[in-house]
Amino acid sequence: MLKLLILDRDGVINYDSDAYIKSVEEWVPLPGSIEAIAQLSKAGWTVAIATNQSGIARGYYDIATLDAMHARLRTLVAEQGGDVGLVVYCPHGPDEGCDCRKPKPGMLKTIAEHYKVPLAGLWFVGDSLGDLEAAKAVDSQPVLVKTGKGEKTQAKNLPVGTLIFDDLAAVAAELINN
Ligand SMILES: O=P(O)(O)OC[C@@H](O)[C@H]1O[C@@H](OP(=O)(O)O)[C@@H](O)[C@@H](O)[C@@H]1O
Ligand SMILES: [Mg+2]
Ligand SMILES: [Zn+2]
Repeated sequence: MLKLLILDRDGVINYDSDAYIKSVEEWVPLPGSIEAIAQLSKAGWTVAIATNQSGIARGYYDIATLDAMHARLRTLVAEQGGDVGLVVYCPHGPDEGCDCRKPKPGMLKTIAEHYKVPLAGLWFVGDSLGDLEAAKAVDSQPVLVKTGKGEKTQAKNLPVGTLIFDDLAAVAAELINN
């Protein structure tokens, strides 16, 4: 079966900001994250992304800018010999009642269906409680990293069974070496 890993974006792959990540210039990879994705990819993993992007609904940036951030991500990973799989984002605001905004699991379902991989036990790596709750809602494996909002999230009431790692590089090392 395909080795699929799903990542949250802000706070896991790149630095997050309470002012949102509004431009390619503000989109800065966290130390080791690009290399981690490339190493996973080269080890046979498919790395997909599920990200809330309410900044679109809020008018802070547009789809073209969001696409440019993801093109930058793909370029950086390709330079390390890896590639990035499906990127799914929720452009809606918190009050729109969509099915894709985390903690709803809609984006995880979309990705799992795309790759025809069961959701049960599938690792989803995030820095926010909503990420972990989305995973739990579909019996996937919630994985918390301490980057981004992760240290704050760690102090909250986490879903039972949540795995905790320092950062994405540590998650990659675990998956590649075990
Ligand atoms: O971590 P992912 O899902 O990749 O993206 C999170 C971002 O969409 C933004 O989500 C916002 O939450 P609200 O959408 O305003 O509740 C805030 O937490 C921002 O700091 C953050 O940059
Ligand atoms: Mg995040
Ligand atoms: Zn949505």
